Amino acid sequence: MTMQKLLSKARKAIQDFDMIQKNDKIAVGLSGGKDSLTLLHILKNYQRFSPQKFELIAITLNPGGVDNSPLYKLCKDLDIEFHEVQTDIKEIVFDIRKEKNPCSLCANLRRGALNDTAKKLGCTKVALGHHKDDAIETFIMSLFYEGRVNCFSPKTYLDKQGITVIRPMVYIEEYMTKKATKEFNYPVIVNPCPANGSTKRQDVKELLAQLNSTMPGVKKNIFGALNNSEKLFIWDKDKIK
Ligand SMILES: Nc1ncnc2c1ncn2[C@@H]1O[C@H](COP(=O)(O)OP(=O)(O)OP(=O)(O)O)[C@@H](O)[C@H]1O
Repeated sequence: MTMQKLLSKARKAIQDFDMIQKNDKIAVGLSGGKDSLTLLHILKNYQRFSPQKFELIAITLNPGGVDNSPLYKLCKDLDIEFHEVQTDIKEIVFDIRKEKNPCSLCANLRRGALNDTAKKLGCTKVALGHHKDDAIETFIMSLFYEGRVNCFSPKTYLDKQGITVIRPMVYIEEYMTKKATKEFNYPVIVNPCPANGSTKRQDVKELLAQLNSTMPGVKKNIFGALNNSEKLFIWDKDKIK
Protein backbone atom coordinates (compact mmCIF):
# COMPACT_ATOMS: atom_id res chain seq x y z
CA MET A 1 0.00 0.00 0.00
CA THR A 2 2.79 2.43 0.98
CA MET A 3 4.61 1.74 -2.29
CA GLN A 4 1.43 2.29 -4.32
CA LYS A 5 0.85 5.69 -2.68
CA LEU A 6 4.50 6.68 -3.15
CA LEU A 7 4.41 5.61 -6.79
CA SER A 8 1.22 7.50 -7.54
CA LYS A 9 2.63 10.76 -6.11
CA ALA A 10 6.00 10.28 -7.81
CA ARG A 11 4.34 9.46 -11.12
CA LYS A 12 2.27 12.66 -10.92
CA ALA A 13 5.37 14.80 -10.26
CA ILE A 14 7.34 13.03 -13.03
CA GLN A 15 4.49 13.72 -15.48
CA ASP A 16 3.67 17.27 -14.32
CA PHE A 17 7.28 18.37 -14.76
CA ASP A 18 8.20 16.02 -17.64
CA MET A 19 11.13 14.65 -15.65
CA ILE A 20 12.01 11.47 -17.57
CA GLN A 21 12.69 11.00 -21.27
CA LYS A 22 13.17 7.82 -23.29
CA ASN A 23 16.67 6.29 -22.86
CA ASP A 24 17.61 8.49 -19.92
CA LYS A 25 20.34 7.16 -17.65
CA ILE A 26 19.40 8.32 -14.16
CA ALA A 27 21.79 8.40 -11.20
CA VAL A 28 20.13 8.51 -7.81
CA GLY A 29 22.20 10.47 -5.29
CA LEU A 30 22.11 7.88 -2.51
CA SER A 31 23.21 9.44 0.79
CA GLY A 32 22.06 6.43 2.80
CA GLY A 33 19.42 8.61 4.48
CA LYS A 34 15.72 7.69 4.53
CA ASP A 35 14.77 10.05 1.70
CA SER A 36 17.19 8.94 -0.99
CA LEU A 37 16.70 5.29 0.01
CA THR A 38 12.96 5.77 -0.55
CA LEU A 39 13.64 7.50 -3.87
CA LEU A 40 15.82 4.63 -5.10
CA HIS A 41 13.11 2.11 -4.20
CA ILE A 42 10.40 4.22 -5.90
CA LEU A 43 12.38 4.62 -9.14
CA LYS A 44 13.23 0.91 -9.21
CA ASN A 45 9.50 0.14 -9.06
CA TYR A 46 8.56 2.94 -11.44
CA GLN A 47 11.01 1.57 -14.02
CA ARG A 48 8.74 -1.46 -14.52
CA PHE A 49 5.80 0.48 -15.89
CA SER A 50 7.28 3.82 -16.96
CA PRO A 51 6.17 4.71 -20.50
CA GLN A 52 9.72 6.03 -21.06
CA LYS A 53 12.31 3.29 -20.65
CA PHE A 54 15.32 4.43 -18.60
CA GLU A 55 18.45 3.08 -16.91
CA LEU A 56 18.96 3.48 -13.17
CA ILE A 57 22.17 3.58 -11.14
CA ALA A 58 23.08 4.83 -7.65
CA ILE A 59 25.99 7.04 -6.59
CA THR A 60 27.11 7.56 -3.00
CA LEU A 61 29.69 10.17 -2.03
CA ASN A 62 31.58 9.16 1.05
CA PRO A 63 32.42 12.39 2.95
CA GLY A 64 35.23 10.46 4.68
CA GLY A 65 35.28 7.42 6.93
CA VAL A 66 31.68 6.17 6.52
CA ASP A 67 30.96 2.43 6.22
CA ASN A 68 28.56 2.19 3.29
CA SER A 69 28.68 -1.59 2.92
CA PRO A 70 24.89 -1.92 3.60
CA LEU A 71 24.29 0.20 0.47
CA TYR A 72 26.35 -2.20 -1.67
CA LYS A 73 24.16 -5.05 -0.45
CA LEU A 74 20.92 -3.15 -1.00
CA CYS A 75 21.85 -2.23 -4.57
CA LYS A 76 22.92 -5.81 -5.27
CA ASP A 77 19.56 -7.08 -3.98
CA LEU A 78 17.70 -4.50 -6.09
CA ASP A 79 19.93 -5.25 -9.10
CA ILE A 80 21.08 -1.62 -9.37
CA GLU A 81 24.63 -0.65 -10.41
CA PHE A 82 26.27 1.08 -7.43
CA HIS A 83 29.19 3.53 -7.30
CA GLU A 84 30.79 4.81 -4.12
CA VAL A 85 33.09 7.82 -4.45
CA GLN A 86 35.60 8.59 -1.71
CA THR A 87 35.85 12.34 -1.07
CA ASP A 88 37.60 14.66 1.40
CA ILE A 89 34.55 16.87 1.91
CA LYS A 90 34.57 16.38 5.69
CA GLU A 91 38.25 17.37 5.92
CA ILE A 92 37.80 20.41 3.64
CA VAL A 93 34.72 21.73 5.47
CA PHE A 94 35.75 21.10 9.07
CA ASP A 95 39.56 20.83 9.23
CA ILE A 96 40.82 23.03 6.39
CA ARG A 97 38.14 25.72 6.02
CA LYS A 98 36.89 25.39 9.63
CA GLU A 99 33.47 26.63 8.48
CA LYS A 100 31.17 28.17 11.12
CA ASN A 101 28.19 27.56 8.80
CA PRO A 102 29.30 24.32 7.16
CA CYS A 103 26.03 23.28 5.50
CA SER A 104 26.13 25.40 2.38
CA LEU A 105 29.79 24.64 1.50
CA CYS A 106 29.19 20.94 2.17
CA ALA A 107 26.04 20.94 -0.01
CA ASN A 108 27.92 22.73 -2.82
CA LEU A 109 30.84 20.30 -2.73
CA ARG A 110 28.48 17.31 -2.66
CA ARG A 111 26.40 18.68 -5.54
CA GLY A 112 29.51 19.31 -7.68
CA ALA A 113 31.04 15.89 -7.01
CA LEU A 114 27.74 14.09 -7.59
CA ASN A 115 27.02 15.83 -10.90
CA ASP A 116 30.61 15.33 -12.14
CA THR A 117 30.54 11.62 -11.27
CA ALA A 118 27.15 11.16 -12.94
CA LYS A 119 28.40 12.91 -16.07
CA LYS A 120 31.53 10.70 -16.19
CA LEU A 121 29.32 7.62 -15.94
CA GLY A 122 27.28 8.76 -18.95
CA CYS A 123 24.16 9.79 -17.01
CA THR A 124 21.67 12.28 -18.43
CA LYS A 125 19.90 12.91 -15.12
CA VAL A 126 20.67 13.07 -11.40
CA ALA A 127 17.73 12.34 -9.08
CA LEU A 128 17.72 13.82 -5.58
CA GLY A 129 15.60 12.83 -2.57
CA HIS A 130 14.04 16.22 -1.78
CA HIS A 131 10.39 15.87 -0.75
CA LYS A 132 7.39 18.15 -0.23
CA ASP A 133 8.38 19.22 3.31
CA ASP A 134 11.90 20.08 2.07
CA ALA A 135 10.30 22.34 -0.56
CA ILE A 136 8.07 24.11 1.99
CA GLU A 137 11.00 24.56 4.41
CA THR A 138 13.32 25.85 1.67
CA PHE A 139 10.68 28.35 0.52
CA ILE A 140 10.26 29.68 4.09
CA MET A 141 14.03 29.70 4.75
CA SER A 142 14.59 31.82 1.63
CA LEU A 143 11.87 34.22 2.69
CA PHE A 144 12.89 34.49 6.35
CA TYR A 145 16.68 34.40 6.11
CA GLU A 146 17.33 35.86 2.64
CA GLY A 147 14.25 38.01 1.92
CA ARG A 148 13.64 36.18 -1.36
CA VAL A 149 10.64 34.36 -2.83
CA ASN A 150 12.52 31.27 -3.96
CA CYS A 151 12.77 27.48 -3.83
CA PHE A 152 14.67 24.70 -5.62
CA SER A 153 13.01 23.51 -8.81
CA PRO A 154 11.55 20.02 -9.46
CA LYS A 155 13.68 19.93 -12.63
CA THR A 156 16.78 21.98 -13.52
CA TYR A 157 19.05 21.71 -16.54
CA LEU A 158 22.68 22.49 -15.64
CA ASP A 159 24.26 23.75 -18.83
CA LYS A 160 27.85 23.70 -17.50
CA GLN A 161 27.70 19.96 -16.85
CA GLY A 162 25.06 19.20 -19.49
CA ILE A 163 23.02 17.23 -16.98
CA THR A 164 19.49 17.62 -15.59
CA VAL A 165 18.69 17.42 -11.88
CA ILE A 166 15.26 15.99 -11.06
CA ARG A 167 13.38 15.70 -7.76
CA PRO A 168 10.67 13.07 -8.25
CA MET A 169 9.52 13.18 -4.59
CA VAL A 170 8.35 16.83 -4.52
CA TYR A 171 4.72 15.72 -3.98
CA ILE A 172 5.65 13.22 -1.24
CA GLU A 173 5.39 14.21 2.43
CA GLU A 174 8.31 13.41 4.74
CA TYR A 175 6.15 11.20 6.99
CA MET A 176 5.77 8.83 4.01
CA THR A 177 9.53 8.38 3.64
CA LYS A 178 9.69 7.61 7.38
CA LYS A 179 6.89 5.09 6.97
CA ALA A 180 8.55 3.45 3.96
CA THR A 181 11.86 3.23 5.82
CA LYS A 182 10.19 1.25 8.61
CA GLU A 183 8.00 -0.86 6.37
CA PHE A 184 10.75 -1.85 3.91
CA ASN A 185 13.50 -1.94 6.51
CA TYR A 186 15.95 0.24 4.56
CA PRO A 187 19.57 0.06 5.74
CA VAL A 188 19.80 3.69 6.92
CA ILE A 189 23.37 4.94 7.31
CA VAL A 190 23.69 7.23 10.31
CA ASN A 191 24.62 10.73 9.17
CA PRO A 192 28.14 11.37 10.51
CA CYS A 193 27.86 15.16 10.17
CA PRO A 194 28.56 17.02 13.46
CA ALA A 195 26.06 19.75 12.36
CA ASN A 196 23.29 17.24 11.69
CA GLY A 197 19.98 18.25 13.29
CA SER A 198 21.15 21.61 14.64
CA THR A 199 20.66 23.64 11.50
CA LYS A 200 18.44 26.52 10.38
CA ARG A 201 16.38 23.94 8.51
CA GLN A 202 15.64 22.15 11.77
CA ASP A 203 14.50 25.45 13.36
CA VAL A 204 12.18 26.14 10.42
CA LYS A 205 10.87 22.57 10.50
CA GLU A 206 9.94 22.95 14.17
CA LEU A 207 8.40 26.39 13.60
CA LEU A 208 6.25 25.06 10.76
CA ALA A 209 5.11 22.09 12.86
CA GLN A 210 4.04 24.49 15.64
CA LEU A 211 2.25 26.80 13.22
CA ASN A 212 0.52 23.93 11.53
CA SER A 213 -0.87 22.67 14.81
CA THR A 214 -2.34 26.05 15.78
CA MET A 215 -3.35 26.99 12.21
CA PRO A 216 -4.12 23.73 10.40
CA GLY A 217 -3.56 24.04 6.68
CA VAL A 218 -0.60 26.44 6.86
CA LYS A 219 1.81 24.02 5.18
CA LYS A 220 -0.76 23.09 2.55
CA ASN A 221 -1.28 26.76 1.72
CA ILE A 222 2.45 27.48 1.48
CA PHE A 223 2.85 24.55 -0.91
CA GLY A 224 -0.19 25.75 -2.86
CA ALA A 225 1.36 29.22 -3.22
CA LEU A 226 4.60 27.66 -4.49
CA ASN A 227 2.65 25.90 -7.22
CA ASN A 228 0.66 28.92 -8.31
CA SER A 229 3.01 31.17 -10.26
CA GLU A 230 0.11 33.11 -11.83
CA LYS A 231 -0.93 34.36 -8.43
CA LEU A 232 2.44 35.78 -7.47
CA PHE A 233 1.37 39.31 -6.53
CA ILE A 234 4.54 41.21 -5.71
CA TRP A 235 5.13 44.93 -5.93
CA ASP A 236 6.63 45.43 -9.35
CA LYS A 237 7.45 49.14 -9.61
CA ASP A 238 7.60 49.06 -13.43
CA LYS A 239 4.16 47.49 -13.72
CA ILE A 240 2.49 49.60 -11.04
CA LYS A 241 3.88 52.95 -12.25
N1 LIG B 1 26.66 11.75 0.35
C1 LIG B 1 25.77 11.78 -0.63
N2 LIG B 1 25.89 10.94 -1.69
C2 LIG B 1 25.00 10.96 -2.70
N3 LIG B 1 23.91 11.75 -2.72
C3 LIG B 1 23.72 12.59 -1.69
C4 LIG B 1 24.63 12.65 -0.60
N4 LIG B 1 24.17 13.57 0.29
C5 LIG B 1 23.03 14.05 -0.24
N5 LIG B 1 22.74 13.47 -1.41
C6 LIG B 1 21.55 13.71 -2.26
O1 LIG B 1 21.07 15.03 -2.04
C7 LIG B 1 19.73 14.98 -1.48
C8 LIG B 1 19.56 16.11 -0.49
O2 LIG B 1 20.58 16.07 0.49
P1 LIG B 1 20.31 16.39 2.02
O3 LIG B 1 21.59 16.42 2.73
O4 LIG B 1 19.39 17.56 2.10
O5 LIG B 1 19.61 15.04 2.44
P2 LIG B 1 18.33 14.66 3.30
O6 LIG B 1 17.19 15.62 3.06
O7 LIG B 1 18.75 14.38 4.69
O8 LIG B 1 17.95 13.31 2.52
P3 LIG B 1 18.44 11.83 2.80
O9 LIG B 1 17.44 11.29 3.80
O10 LIG B 1 18.38 11.17 1.47
O11 LIG B 1 19.84 11.92 3.34
C9 LIG B 1 19.63 13.60 -0.85
O12 LIG B 1 18.27 13.17 -0.73
C10 LIG B 1 20.41 12.77 -1.85
O13 LIG B 1 19.64 12.48 -3.02
